[in-house]
Amino acid sequence: MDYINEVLDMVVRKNPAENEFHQAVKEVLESLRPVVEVNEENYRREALLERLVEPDRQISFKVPWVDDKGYVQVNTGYRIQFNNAIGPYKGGLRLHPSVNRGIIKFLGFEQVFKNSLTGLPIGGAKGGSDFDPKGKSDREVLAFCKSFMTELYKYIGADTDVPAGDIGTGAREIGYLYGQYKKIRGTYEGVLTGKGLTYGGSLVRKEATGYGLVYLTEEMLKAHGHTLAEKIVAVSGSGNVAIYAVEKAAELGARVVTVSDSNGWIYDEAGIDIKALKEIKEVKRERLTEYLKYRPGAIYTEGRGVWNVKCDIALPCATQNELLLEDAKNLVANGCLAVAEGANMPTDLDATKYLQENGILFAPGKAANAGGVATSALEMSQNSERLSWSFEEVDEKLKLIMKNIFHNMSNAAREYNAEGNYVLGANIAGFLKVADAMLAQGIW
Ligand SMILES: NC(=O)C1=CN([C@@H]2O[C@H](COP(=O)(O)OP(=O)(O)OC[C@H]3O[C@@H](n4cnc5c(N)ncnc54)[C@H](O)[C@@H]3O)[C@@H](O)[C@H]2O)C=CC1
Ligand SMILES: O=C(O)CCC(=O)C(=O)O
Repeated sequence: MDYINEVLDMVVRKNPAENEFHQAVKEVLESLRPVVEVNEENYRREALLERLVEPDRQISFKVPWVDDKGYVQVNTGYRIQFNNAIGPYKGGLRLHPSVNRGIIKFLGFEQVFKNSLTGLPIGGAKGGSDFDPKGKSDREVLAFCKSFMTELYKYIGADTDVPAGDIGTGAREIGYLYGQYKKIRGTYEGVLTGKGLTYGGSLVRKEATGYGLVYLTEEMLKAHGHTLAEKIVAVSGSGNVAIYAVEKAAELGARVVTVSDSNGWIYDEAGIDIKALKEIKEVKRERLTEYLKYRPGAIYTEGRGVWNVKCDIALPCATQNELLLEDAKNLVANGCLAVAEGANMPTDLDATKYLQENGILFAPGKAANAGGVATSALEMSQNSERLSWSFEEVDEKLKLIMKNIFHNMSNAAREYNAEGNYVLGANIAGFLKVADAMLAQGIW
């Protein structure tokens, strides 16, 4: 059996029932074939791939907290520190009932390559809990965050591991977590990113993942003779990534016609009203059905359906495995030009293959959504020098980072005889830096 298949088999055997983790590892390792073939002897001797797929550390812990009725609730907390070959562990915290070890492991694994692609010195990690902030009072969220940080603080620090937001972890949660860390440790340090602007946060971090996604999409379109101007864009999700992808795409002249949440989706032919969307989701934390009060001409449909809409560009920004083979077929049949992933692994392996085989430009999440973590690294730099950069300065840096990511993955694909295969290009470009650093540092 070849080396890659041996490692894939081992991952499935050693991590039973962790389907999302198997999926993420399969996608990466399959695209590393051209690199592994020429380095196989060395990589085998060094057990490089075996070390790459095994997290450095997997922490899980009990998170008890008291609800508003006086009852004790218990959740499970996770922090998976995957690989710190190129910098301190870095990656978000997901708060969602679907969270389990396998999901956090897939996200941490992806983060290793994404963070490498940013060109900045950050290793990969992810964490979170099966706690659901939806429908909880502020006091309940505070109680959870305090309990979560009371255990997590032991493993993190500005130079060891710097968590941030992800699904369900926004400005409110980061604030509560930071307050508790500061109280326990007694230090004022850049231990989290996505912080509020009054206590060490960076301008543009809130917008960065969505804006970065659109900057990379524009660069990819330009390389193929197109631009976003006047394109019809379908976006899924209506959280942090989706909101700022909608905003920037509209600013660049596109018409974004859809957004969704876990219950249903909106079609607004005239273009999503970004002010209304922010009011509903960021201020009032309401369901998307509320959108119809602001835009009576829009249509709300229960369930899935965003990818059935005719569009030029599709930006999946909700969650993993939300764009499946049937959806890919609909996009192709409707003349879609490009898919760029705002979420982590939103497109499953069959759908990705179908899109690529049918000539759709496809930008994988670890490249396309890297603007968030890249700006987090810029927040870390500002915290270290105890300075704050202007919005324009950070935004310019973000644009440059996204441009570089596109060209690096594009060049890597060309170099390995797979021009235009950005999945392969991103995986190889991300891997090479991490592999080099791992080999240089001996066995650890
Ligand atoms: N926030 C960030 O900076 C980054 C986030 N990401 C990824 O982007 C995706 C979205 O994250 P955020 O916007 O931060 O989270 P969020 O919590 O702000 O929003 C998540 C959105 O997805 C929707 N959603 C969740 N599950 C869904 C489902 N099963 N079907 C349809 N919609 C669903 C939610 O209703 C919500 O609108 C995730 O995959 C996350 O890992 C990636 C890079 C950075
Ligand atoms: O900003 C960060 O550190 C994390 C962002 C994140 O979780 C991601 O890139 O998926």
